[in-house]
Amino acid sequence: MSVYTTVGRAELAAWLAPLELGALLDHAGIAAGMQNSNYFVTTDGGRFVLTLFEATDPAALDFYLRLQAHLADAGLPCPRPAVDAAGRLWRPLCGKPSALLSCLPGESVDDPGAEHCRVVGTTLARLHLAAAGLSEAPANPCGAAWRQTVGERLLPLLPADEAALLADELAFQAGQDGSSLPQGVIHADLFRDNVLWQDDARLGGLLDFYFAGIDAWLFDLAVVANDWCPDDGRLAALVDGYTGVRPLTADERAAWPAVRRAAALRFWLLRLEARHMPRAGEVVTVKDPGDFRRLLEKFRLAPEALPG
Ligand SMILES: Nc1ncnc2c1ncn2[C@@H]1O[C@H](COP(=O)(O)OP(=O)(O)OP(=O)(O)O)[C@@H](O)[C@H]1O
Ligand SMILES: N[C@@H](CCO)C(=O)O
Repeated sequence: MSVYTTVGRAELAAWLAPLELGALLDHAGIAAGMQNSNYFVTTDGGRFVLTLFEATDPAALDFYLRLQAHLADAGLPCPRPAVDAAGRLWRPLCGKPSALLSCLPGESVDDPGAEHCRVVGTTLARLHLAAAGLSEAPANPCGAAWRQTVGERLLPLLPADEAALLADELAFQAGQDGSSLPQGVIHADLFRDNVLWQDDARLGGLLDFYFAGIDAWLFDLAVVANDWCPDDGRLAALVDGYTGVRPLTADERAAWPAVRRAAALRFWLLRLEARHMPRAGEVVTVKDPGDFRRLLEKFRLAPEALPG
């Protein structure tokens, strides 16, 4: 379910007018996605994606849209927000902050090969370096402080064995010092469903920058590794692609096992939060928190060194 707000043709046509993209020909809701309402929109000027942000703070939205425009300028295949003559990247539609972005080609893949992972690694490193030039970037909203706060709120809601695991992991993570790890703007959610591919392993687009913010670059690589690389061969390809653009420091190599755990913890908590503490009015499509609990347990039992 991803269309929470229904947009009528006349109100959409009026909203589109300042963008000067020609007459509205068609608009249709997009079924994928969980957080926002998305539509494919076709005008005389081309095909676009309209997003109505259901619960995004407008100041954060300014940053997310500036980031995508900046990365698109740098040659990364990111959606480019349409801008009106006054320089606005979003305006209200049906009472929700809304933006029109370029529609990127391709489909996501569920079972990526080593070449997909290599390309994602290369692209992630390019994204990190390109985003470094962006001014006034906020911190990752779901960084270490968020993990501790949400983790502690969830503890009383979990069965005893899960609460014990979570309490122990929170204590372990609280003892980590990430201050020596190189930092910058990270995507923070570059899962397989947020990357589009055209035939074989040709990159079509990167989507969904709505968790982005400043954090350790290594954390972003761990988020990607946890979703894309269930085996060593694909992890080696991902890391090889990444380090071909930005070599890792000795501190990053040493921190990898703990940061991989932090990345697994982040998405275990996100999914637990959606299940146990849904926001009012949220239509919850809960993905299985167990996927990330099991990954975390695996890393705690057998820390994996970084290949290469
Ligand atoms: N710029 C774009 N070009 C092509 N397709 C897009 C674009 N933006 C979104 N989509 C399509 O819409 C779907 C939903 O988008 P998105 O993942 O951003 O949803 P969401 O509800 O905002 O976020 P989430 O996946 O985190 O719940 C994507 O899976 C993709 O199919
Ligand atoms: N990628 C997240 C959803 C947030 O977009 C997950 O799989 O839990």
